[in-house]
Amino acid sequence: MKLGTLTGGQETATVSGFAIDHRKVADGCIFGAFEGARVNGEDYIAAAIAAGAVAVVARPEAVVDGAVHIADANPRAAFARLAARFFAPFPEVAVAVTGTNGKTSTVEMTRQLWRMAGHHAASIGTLGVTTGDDRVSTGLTTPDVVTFLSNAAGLAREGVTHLAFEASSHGLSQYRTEGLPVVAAAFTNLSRDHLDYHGTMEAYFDVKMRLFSDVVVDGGAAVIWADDPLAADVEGIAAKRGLRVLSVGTRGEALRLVSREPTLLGQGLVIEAEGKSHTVNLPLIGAYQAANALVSAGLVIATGGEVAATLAALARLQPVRGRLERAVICRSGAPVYVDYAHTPDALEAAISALQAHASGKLIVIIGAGGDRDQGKRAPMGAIAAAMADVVIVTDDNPRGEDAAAIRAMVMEGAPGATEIASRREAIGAAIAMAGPTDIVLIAGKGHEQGQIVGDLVLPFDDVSVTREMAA
Ligand SMILES: CC(=O)N[C@H]1[C@@H](OP(=O)(O)OP(=O)(O)OC[C@H]2O[C@@H](n3ccc(=O)[nH]c3=O)[C@H](O)[C@@H]2O)O[C@H](CO)[C@@H](O)[C@@H]1O[C@H](C)C(=O)N[C@@H](C)C(=O)N[C@H](CCC(=O)O)C(=O)O
Ligand SMILES: Nc1ncnc2c1ncn2[C@@H]1O[C@H](COP(=O)(O)OP(=O)(O)OP(=O)(O)O)[C@@H](O)[C@H]1O
Ligand SMILES: N[C@H](CCC[C@H](N)C(=O)O)C(=O)O
Ligand SMILES: [Mg+2]
Repeated sequence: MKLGTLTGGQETATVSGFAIDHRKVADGCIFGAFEGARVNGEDYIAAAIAAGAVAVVARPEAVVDGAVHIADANPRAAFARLAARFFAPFPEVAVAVTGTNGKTSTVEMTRQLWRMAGHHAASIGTLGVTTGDDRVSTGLTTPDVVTFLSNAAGLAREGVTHLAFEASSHGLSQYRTEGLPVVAAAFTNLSRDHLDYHGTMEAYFDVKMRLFSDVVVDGGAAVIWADDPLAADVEGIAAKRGLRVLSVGTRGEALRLVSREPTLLGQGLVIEAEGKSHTVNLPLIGAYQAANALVSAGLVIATGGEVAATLAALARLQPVRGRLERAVICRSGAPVYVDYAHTPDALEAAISALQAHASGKLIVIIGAGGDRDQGKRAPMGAIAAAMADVVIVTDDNPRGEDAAAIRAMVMEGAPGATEIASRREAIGAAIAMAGPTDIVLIAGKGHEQGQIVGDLVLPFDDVSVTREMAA
């Protein structure tokens, strides 16, 4: 593709690709130079040009010698829009989910519902790029803009027509998905996370709202979890854009959750839609999965799904990896669940889900990630201490922080907890103490296949380790 075609100018250079890291620039690339959290990408412009960049998207004040300077005050957004023109076409039905918790569960459920309706569907998020028969990790929930757009275009070339992706707050603030037309967006909830990056809850919320104020196409739809305290604010932002609003939840208008009854391996839901009552046996436990299922159904209906068929399909949803995944039943008879809860609100949701099924003790293993929001650690300890009978504090992903210091911050909220540094030993101890009427919850890492210690990613999968320790 000629550079002029992309910029609307006369440049005749041929564009071969896009890169935002100078070490990935090849001949004919367009380089995006962004000021980042660690370094300033503008410091690598000369190196990128030496590596063959034909144009550089950068702030007007950046120095660009020897390549076309595509100047823009918001280089990340400008770069994304250019890259989108280069990589297009994309799956014609793309939806995005944002919220502190529930994004992965919701995009996976949406993908499954679309597949059950006969569509060739995929998802991009924490679990990676997922199609009906394949899953490739990208390392992030919302991958960098080049990875995201090139993967979305690759899916379209494979015949994928329906794509559901997670719009993380980092992803939205860094314009990682800009340029890909989004026909519907969903809001699950907002609670404390990532304040190390956004600073305040207001800033965190405002970044997420960009999905509704900027990203969704005109005439698009907004699916809103009506039971979140901020639902009305989200609805106001969507309505200002003239988006079709589908609110779901006990206070939802499009899908009203009338009742929810836990059953042995899931829950019975009564949902009112278009004046009719629908009974659904959801094969997943926990109020939070009922919430995500309704948001997913809302997205499928917002993009053309028939109401009754979509709600009926909820009964055939498969569990989402690492979200209240039952890893094993111990010899004593105690089930062990693995969950991804790593924020106070998530932990409360996961423990509440299991409390309904525990007649004996609830034994909970928690930890907290390093190089992440420190302010959520003590509250997580406090929630576990208040809601569980036994709390074991262990390592999650310490990353660049001192693991003992992270555990101490969690212990501040749960003074009576037991501290076991080794995650493997902590899982072994929980299994050893669990009796026939008890339940064990291992929270924080879910599907993750590694434990990040410093720059190392040590192989570690909660489910596999649990099965080893229970054998
Ligand atoms: C804090 C954060 O989000 N950082 C992400 C961000 O980095 P950045 O823009 O701050 O970049 P930087 O490292 O300061 O470098 C600045 C620029 O110089 C470039 N560079 C840098 C070095 C060099 O030698 N040459 C070069 O060109 C970089 O490519 C970059 O464009 O952009 C990078 C490229 O997209 C991401 O890899 C990186 O994710 C880091 C690794 C990360 O850990 N992110 C986590 C926090 C994250 O994004 N999590 C969210 C949230 C998940 C959830 O919802 O809970 C996610 O979506 O996964
Ligand atoms: N709707 C919800 N309300 C409250 N908690 C939830 C909800 N959905 C999921 N959770 C909790 O949050 C955890 C993470 O769920 P999920 O992976 O779907 O969220 P996410 O938004 O993708 O998270 P991340 O931002 O880390 O990618 C779950 O394991 C559960 O404990
Ligand atoms: N077990 C992980 C969960 C969060 C990972 C992801 N949501 C992010 O913040 O990058 C941790 O806390 O280290
Ligand atoms: Mg996720």
